[in-house]
Amino acid sequence: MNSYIKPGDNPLLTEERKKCQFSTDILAAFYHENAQKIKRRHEIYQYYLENKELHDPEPTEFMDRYHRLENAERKVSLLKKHVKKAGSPLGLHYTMMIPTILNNADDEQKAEWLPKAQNLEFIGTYAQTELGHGTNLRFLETTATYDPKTQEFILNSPTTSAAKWWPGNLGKSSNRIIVVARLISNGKDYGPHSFFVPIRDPITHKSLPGVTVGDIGPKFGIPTVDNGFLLLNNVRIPRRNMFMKNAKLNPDGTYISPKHAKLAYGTMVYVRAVMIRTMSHMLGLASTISIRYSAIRKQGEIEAGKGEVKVLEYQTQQYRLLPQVARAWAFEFAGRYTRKLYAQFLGGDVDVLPALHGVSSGLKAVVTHQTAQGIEQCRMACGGHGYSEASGLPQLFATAVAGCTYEGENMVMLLQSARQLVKIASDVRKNQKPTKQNPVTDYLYKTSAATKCKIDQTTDPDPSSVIEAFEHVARRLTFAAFDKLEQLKQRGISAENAWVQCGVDLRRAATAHTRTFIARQFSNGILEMRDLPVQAVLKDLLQLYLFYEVLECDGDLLYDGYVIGQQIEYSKNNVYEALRRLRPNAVSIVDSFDFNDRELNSVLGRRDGNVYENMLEWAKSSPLNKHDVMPFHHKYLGKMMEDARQQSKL
Ligand SMILES: CC(C)(COP(=O)(O)OP(=O)(O)OC[C@H]1O[C@@H](n2cnc3c(N)ncnc32)[C@H](O)[C@@H]1OP(=O)(O)O)[C@@H](O)C(=O)NCCC(=O)NCCSC(=O)/C=C/CC(=O)O
Ligand SMILES: Cc1cc2nc3c(=O)[nH]c(=O)nc-3n(C[C@H](O)[C@H](O)[C@H](O)COP(=O)(O)OP(=O)(O)OC[C@H]3O[C@@H](n4cnc5c(N)ncnc54)[C@H](O)[C@@H]3O)c2cc1C
Repeated sequence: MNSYIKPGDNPLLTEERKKCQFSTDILAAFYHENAQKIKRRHEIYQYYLENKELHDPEPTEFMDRYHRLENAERKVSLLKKHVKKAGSPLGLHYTMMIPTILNNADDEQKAEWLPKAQNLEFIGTYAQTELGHGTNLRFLETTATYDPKTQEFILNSPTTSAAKWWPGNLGKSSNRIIVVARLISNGKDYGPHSFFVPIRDPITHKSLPGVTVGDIGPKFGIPTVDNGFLLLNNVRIPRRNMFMKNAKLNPDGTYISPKHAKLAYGTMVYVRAVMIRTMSHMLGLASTISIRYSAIRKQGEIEAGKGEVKVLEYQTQQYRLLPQVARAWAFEFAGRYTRKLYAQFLGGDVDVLPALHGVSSGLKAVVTHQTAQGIEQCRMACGGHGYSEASGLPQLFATAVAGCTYEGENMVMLLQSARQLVKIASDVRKNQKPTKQNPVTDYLYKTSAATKCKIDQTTDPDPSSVIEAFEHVARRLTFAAFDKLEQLKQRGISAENAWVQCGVDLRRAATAHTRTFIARQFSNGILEMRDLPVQAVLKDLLQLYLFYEVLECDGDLLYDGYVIGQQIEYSKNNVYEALRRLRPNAVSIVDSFDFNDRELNSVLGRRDGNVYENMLEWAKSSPLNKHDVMPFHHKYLGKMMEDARQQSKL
């Protein structure tokens, strides 16, 4: 039932796959939403295998940034002929430039810019963050001052701290970009708005007059992306280069406000909503690599004389890795909800924006943080080889952890989520009912169904008892933070300062609320699966997820006696039981993520499991190994040892 077996695979991996008790094809199609997408994935991979020009000339880990960027641009220009989506030099073009045109351009602008953007006639990015401001958008400094005489905007970076800083692909790749600048017209400052700004000549690619642009230098990771800086010195653009779907500016400079003050922030909400799936995939990649490797890595005897065992046999190894698989599934289901909500917003339902902002803010923070933690856990569970770039895990971590910062720094995002919780707590305290149904927050208007949790020792625990427990904790933390805010204000502290003094409590409430949301989406998501063997695997993954999360927040559950210690013991046993049940299918479950060797980019996680011979090949291909003796050896270490020998003879 495992369709990933092939001749020549490592027999240790084949024996795992032969134990498979479900259809990997059905589970893979469920994860990627349908069998057609799996078929398309396999077609693209097969095309890649057949076209050597698309392959890297050497492992990219051995390349410096210059050659990584050149190699990426080379492959992207080739891929352009064949697939819609392309790699990192176009990352921001697809994830932010095109969505901004879709979200913020009026019909005339869309008709002019969208076909060219989709046809890659230009490359764009989203330049909002400045050297001096990333979170606090209200204080962005770049200005766009309207000149009614020429019907142009004059874009300017008034200070060094106004330099745009960080935008992906800004440094060297992009030539037409979105600049977020303060709209100033008839002497009035209307705050940040988006503008379509050419920064490089479309033919020569040279930076245009008044534009200073470049790469910001090496980063913690993502070396192939040219994150850049940009300074604008009185650069003029036509009035119609202001995105005008929401806010508008008439030729005489009069301003027309948008239907919702935050529609301009729609691109960020879009990326936060869709990046959840990207994080699920990253955690799926890491768990695929580490579980396949753990199934071929033998280390230590459990019983003397009986031979070394696969490290996946150790319960501790299962406890480190299988929850990451469960979380990858949980995040996929949670992401489906936010993408649906975003589609509703893009379809014209502006009223859904506050709910979408609330759920996507908290979800983005929790999911990016747990994804980064999970990848690091997978890396550490692979021992020394996990620390090698051959594993693909260090660079995967460095890429994923950036998500904790970009698209809204996580702490700030959790506090945004808390704003929504506090407003609801205030309504509840005033006995006000919800103005409209919101499945994400309705539980806050209810009191705990029971004063005691129903978690007990059974072989088939009921997810609702755990979700009710999570709701109980999120409710308690939300109202505790709200009551503390009110007490501080009653003592004469301003609302703003009270908010700051409750920041940590608010963050805890938002995290608990988001945990509840994810658990509910996972529990609801698996109900669609009708194939019984696959459903059984998903139920085991759900059980693992839910009770692993119970153990993560056991203090909050025990705090007011809602749960007793015995129930925490039951929860531990439910985790161990889920691990036991999942172990035989572990390799087949990660096979079902359907990540190919190009996506995995990992010697440890190769589908065929032939790790050691390929590890040696990988190491031998290091540029250092082109020399038996390094050309500079005798100039330094060799001379040093020779001098020491001579010295010792004296
Ligand atoms: C932190 C933010 C949200 C603060 O914005 P501000 O205007 O100061 O709003 P307030 O906190 O005062 O809240 C006012 C009001 O507005 C609501 N709101 C805020 N943002 C949104 C939104 N996006 N959609 C809908 N509603 C929103 C908020 O809930 C309040 O409503 P109330 O009813 O409670 O009053 C803001 O400064 C912000 O978003 N900062 C983060 C900046 C950010 O995310 N930057 C990302 C840049 S792009 C990037 O990083 C790209 C990465 C590359 C890649 O993705 O690959
Ligand atoms: C890899 C990467 C790619 C990026 N790509 C882009 C891009 O394409 N386009 C773009 O415009 N930007 C991009 N960014 C920038 C990114 O959006 C910002 O770094 C992010 O919004 C955080 O802003 P900041 O760096 O100024 O940090 P700051 O806002 O200075 O935050 C610093 C610290 O202060 C805390 N803090 C700030 N405000 C508050 C508050 N109100 N309450 C509590 N704590 C607070 C934060 O939580 C954080 O811990 C990218 C960043 C990275 C790392």
